[in-house]
Amino acid sequence: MAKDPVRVLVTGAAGQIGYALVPMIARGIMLGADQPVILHMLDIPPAAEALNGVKMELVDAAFPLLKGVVATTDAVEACTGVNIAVMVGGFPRKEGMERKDVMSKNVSIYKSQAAALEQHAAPNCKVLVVANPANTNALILKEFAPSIPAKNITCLTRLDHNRALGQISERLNVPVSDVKNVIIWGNHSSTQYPDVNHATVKTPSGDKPVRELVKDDAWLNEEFITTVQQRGAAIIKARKLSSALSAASSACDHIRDWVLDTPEGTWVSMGVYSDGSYNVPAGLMYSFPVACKKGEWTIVQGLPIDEFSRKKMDATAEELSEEKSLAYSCLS
Ligand SMILES: NC(=O)c1ccc[n+]([C@@H]2O[C@H](COP(=O)([O-])OP(=O)(O)OC[C@H]3O[C@@H](n4cnc5c(N)ncnc54)[C@H](O)[C@@H]3O)[C@@H](O)[C@H]2O)c1
Ligand SMILES: O=C(O)C[C@H](O)C(=O)O
Repeated sequence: MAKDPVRVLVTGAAGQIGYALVPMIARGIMLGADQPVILHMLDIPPAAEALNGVKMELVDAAFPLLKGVVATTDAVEACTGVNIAVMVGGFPRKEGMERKDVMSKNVSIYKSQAAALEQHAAPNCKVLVVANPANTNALILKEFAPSIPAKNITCLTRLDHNRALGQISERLNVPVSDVKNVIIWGNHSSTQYPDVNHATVKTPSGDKPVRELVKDDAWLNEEFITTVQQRGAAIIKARKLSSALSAASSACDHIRDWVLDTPEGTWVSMGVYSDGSYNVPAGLMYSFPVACKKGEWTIVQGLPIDEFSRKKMDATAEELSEEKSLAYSCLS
């Protein structure tokens, strides 16, 4: 029997990530090749005509899984009945800006959209915040939508996770699909800590630690980390626009694994509401290693943390605490 359609909201759908993301969702890349979808697309009035153009292209592409499209500038209409909300709408960082520079513009958007989601989304709606500052926007959304369970609100660090996999794959000249269990700790910013201490590569003689295969701790502890931390800025410098296709693809990976499970023995990175695991202060939206089963993520526990990692995990937590205070001061 055919499945009922799932309603997926994409905010900022007339923007660059939106343009890459909506066809991926309509093709089944996010929720599976047998899952019909109804797309809800929200943007602001100045982008209404462009949004309508995206809707026209979705119709023209004749996607078999796409059972309907709502394109609107009304947040209530956009949020009504949605099962999954991918929050991309906002103002992107431009060359020379840090993510905090876009804070005040974006947190107020997330405060008001929190209310629309809380009141109108389907029960148990899963939320992924992509727009920067992603962790802090997600935290504000959580704080201003108290009836949505905290575990349903997440932010995107899967792009950073995938970037880390990509760097290891290139360095070792192995397929990226053979590399697993990197971790992004903390903020989706230049203080994030990409950690390879538990990462492995599939080899003919079994899974081997990345450190053993790379045999260059200096590279892993310095250049690898800064390359991943600065990748967003490098893309902006090269394209004069922030990453879009990789962001859209990672957003699909994030939701797919959350809804359809992570493979056994594999974890991924997600920004989630901290419960104090790994001595990360509770109450921050912090990226952890998570495994997903039956639509629920859990933080992977018990990984040994060395002194080098501890310092980096604390530094990115510190930045998130500062962002949280700054966000509240922007809202007051
Ligand atoms: N977390 C990540 O890994 C990651 C990666 C790449 C980009 N980003 C962030 O994603 C966001 C979108 O990037 P983009 O390149 O698509 O930007 P973009 O400017 O091309 O698109 C953003 C869209 O949001 C719309 N928008 C603005 N305010 C809105 C509101 N209140 N409600 C609904 N829509 C609204 C704009 O009109 C625009 O169409 C940016 O904040 C960017 O920094 C995050
Ligand atoms: O770095 C940015 O501002 C864009 C985005 O968050 C990215 O990581 O590519």
